[in-house]
Amino acid sequence: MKIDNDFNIDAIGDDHIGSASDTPLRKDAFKLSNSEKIESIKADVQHILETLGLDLNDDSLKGTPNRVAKMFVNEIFGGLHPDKKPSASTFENKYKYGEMLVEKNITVYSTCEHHLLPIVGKAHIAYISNGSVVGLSKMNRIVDYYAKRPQVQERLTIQIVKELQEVLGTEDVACVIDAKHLCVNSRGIRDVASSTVTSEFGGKFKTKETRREFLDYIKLDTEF
Ligand SMILES: Nc1nc2c(ncn2[C@@H]2O[C@H](COP(=O)(O)OP(=O)(O)OP(=O)(O)O)[C@@H](O)[C@H]2O)c(=O)[nH]1
Ligand SMILES: [Zn+2]
Repeated sequence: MKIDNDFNIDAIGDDHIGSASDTPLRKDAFKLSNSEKIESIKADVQHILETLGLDLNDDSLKGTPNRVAKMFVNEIFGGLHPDKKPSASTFENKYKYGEMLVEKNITVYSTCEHHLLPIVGKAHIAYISNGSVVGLSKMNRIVDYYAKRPQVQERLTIQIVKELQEVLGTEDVACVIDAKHLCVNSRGIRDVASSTVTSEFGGKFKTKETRREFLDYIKLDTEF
């Protein structure tokens, strides 16, 4: 199986693979099929619910272990499998468009890897073409793919930029994410007002002027 660069197979430990900006995966991450994973997780969720004292014979609860297992494997953690990586078609920049392109307010639904609670927010992406352009929707798809993993916001931001740099063949890519972490908003410190902003600026976006232009376009006035 082809392992993408975000699933670097340089071992950094005995039982997992990856480098700092990679999602830490075990070496046997792809040993089980999706249906085998669902069966196994279903039993685990059942165990958790029963340990909490819930009666799984109840009509409303009896399907929950299966629902949660399917949701983990196929939906909220569906971006753990490299087969799910969107193919990002690029085109020649025939129009000779030389300015920055900004795709803003991309919806982010991810999951905090510390508490497995939702991260909800917006991503804003910019790039300057080096000869190719990418289909607009592919940027939204790339965000969604990396968001569908247990994440920390810093890693998600870097992974999006690295992927687009590779697709577009240029360093000139930037991403800002502004998101709410339910682990901060709904439990623990329970601060409903706060959100987290992360950014990654590559190539020309490291210069003050270009970075400023991008930040002016997005204005960070996002409502969730
Ligand atoms: N840097 C970073 N931290 C995160 C992210 N998501 C959640 N966290 C933090 O991860 C930390 C985990 O800290 P712990 O002390 O192990 O967990 P905890 O006891 O539940 O902490 P509290 O949330 O403060 O109750 C918390 O401070 C979270 O706010 C993220 O995307 N990036
Ligand atoms: Zn959390």
